[in-house]
Amino acid sequence: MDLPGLSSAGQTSVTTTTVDLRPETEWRFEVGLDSIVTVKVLQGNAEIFGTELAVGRTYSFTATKLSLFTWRGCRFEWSGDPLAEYISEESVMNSYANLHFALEKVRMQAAQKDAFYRRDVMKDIKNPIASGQEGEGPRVLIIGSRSSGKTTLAKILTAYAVKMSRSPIVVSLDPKEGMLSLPGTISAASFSTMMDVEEEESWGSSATTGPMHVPPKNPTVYYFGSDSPTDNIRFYKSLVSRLSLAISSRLAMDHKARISGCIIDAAGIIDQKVGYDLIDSIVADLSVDVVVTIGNERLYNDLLKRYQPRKQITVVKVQRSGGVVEQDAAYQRSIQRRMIKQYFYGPPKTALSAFTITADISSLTVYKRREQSHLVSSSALPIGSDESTALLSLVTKVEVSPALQNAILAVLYATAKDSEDDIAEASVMGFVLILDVDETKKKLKVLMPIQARLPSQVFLMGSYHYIE
Ligand SMILES: Nc1ncnc2c1ncn2[C@@H]1O[C@H](COP(=O)(O)OP(=O)(O)OP(=O)(O)O)[C@@H](O)[C@H]1O
Repeated sequence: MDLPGLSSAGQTSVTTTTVDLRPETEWRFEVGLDSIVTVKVLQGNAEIFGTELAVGRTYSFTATKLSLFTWRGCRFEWSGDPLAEYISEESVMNSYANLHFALEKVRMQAAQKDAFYRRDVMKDIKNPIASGQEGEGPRVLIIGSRSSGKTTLAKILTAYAVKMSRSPIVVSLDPKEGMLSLPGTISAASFSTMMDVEEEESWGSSATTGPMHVPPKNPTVYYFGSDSPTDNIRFYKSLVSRLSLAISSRLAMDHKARISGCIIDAAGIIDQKVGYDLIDSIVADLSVDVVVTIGNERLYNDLLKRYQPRKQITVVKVQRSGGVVEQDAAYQRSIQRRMIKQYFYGPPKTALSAFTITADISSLTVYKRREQSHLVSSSALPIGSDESTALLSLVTKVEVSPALQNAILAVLYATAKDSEDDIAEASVMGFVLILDVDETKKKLKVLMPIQARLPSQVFLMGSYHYIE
């Protein structure tokens, strides 16, 4: 019998399902934007993209597509309302683990300062890795078509390297993903601690997102300002070059990172001429010595022809996992919205309050990148044409007006006295959101993730806006 006011009608009971997962199989699940699935490992070992889950701890997941994999078998329970869930016996984790161990051998040899080509250490992979400058770990570039599992493989290789006490530099060159930062950025960070698997992006959290279970990482970030490198290839390449300089100086100072090498997650543009040209310039800028292609025979063979003659670059291929889920544009947008919201207000589990400040319009200098069509390389100009077009800087000033309302601005490490060329190469300190521009009072309202004065006067605007 129900007590008055405590009727059980309308209550939803939580059903828990217990699953025994056989060795080397995975449980794949998708969670919608507004639902939660909890998972608790009861016994055995289980990992999500390389990061091991603690036995007995309940993990909560929202807006994500993941796989729980076990090497030796495990029992776990889950509850909630997944969009899809199933067990797959066809895991590609074995080949990913082989790749990890091959890279690990190169790191071991780097640690021993073995200067010779390491042709014999990649027996399990089609082409052995012949990589590494003296005393340097492998610099691995992961490429494949869109939704081929590039980021997932980067996470797995990073998690396994960290498990072996390495500190690889993880480089995200996919602006739409905004690793450890906001969408529109490319970034690099040293990983020496485990990732937070509950984070939607599961790269963990950056220093701006409040208190975390896992120590935050401090990435070096550059703001590209939109989703696809093809939106402005010259600006993109220029930022990749800047990022590579930052990585080189980090590697020069940090012995452990140098031995561990780099894991580079590329954007998924490979099908066009511009894609191969971009791969070439990334390989050159970041001194890549291992190119991993995922599940694309043509790409693998094209790159083999391109790079095989250069003995110091190894091209390997790995299978695409059947679990990789295509992310449509609408889904990607909602994930980006969540990332922006979390940047200012913190993740749900540690909800923070953002801070609004009022500033004088005159105290801000705002730039945006110049349109691609205005940026012609001098070699592409017809003979006799005005070379000044080729010399235009990559950014241009924007007037602070109501058009900036709801715009996300990157706060740059720059001063108002810097030249446009310097501004175009400046890295990012953080982000602010313009809430309101009052032209009559010459004031604007700015949302910041922390309580502080505006840390810089120079901002870069991209194509991202946010409205609550
Ligand atoms: N084995 C798996 N089981 C379930 N989901 C998976 C599996 N592998 C990857 N996914 C999911 O599939 C989605 C796409 O994977 P991922 O982001 O790694 O692809 P990508 O190639 O980097 O995509 P993009 O080209 O858009 O950058 C992600 O949500 C990821 O979590």
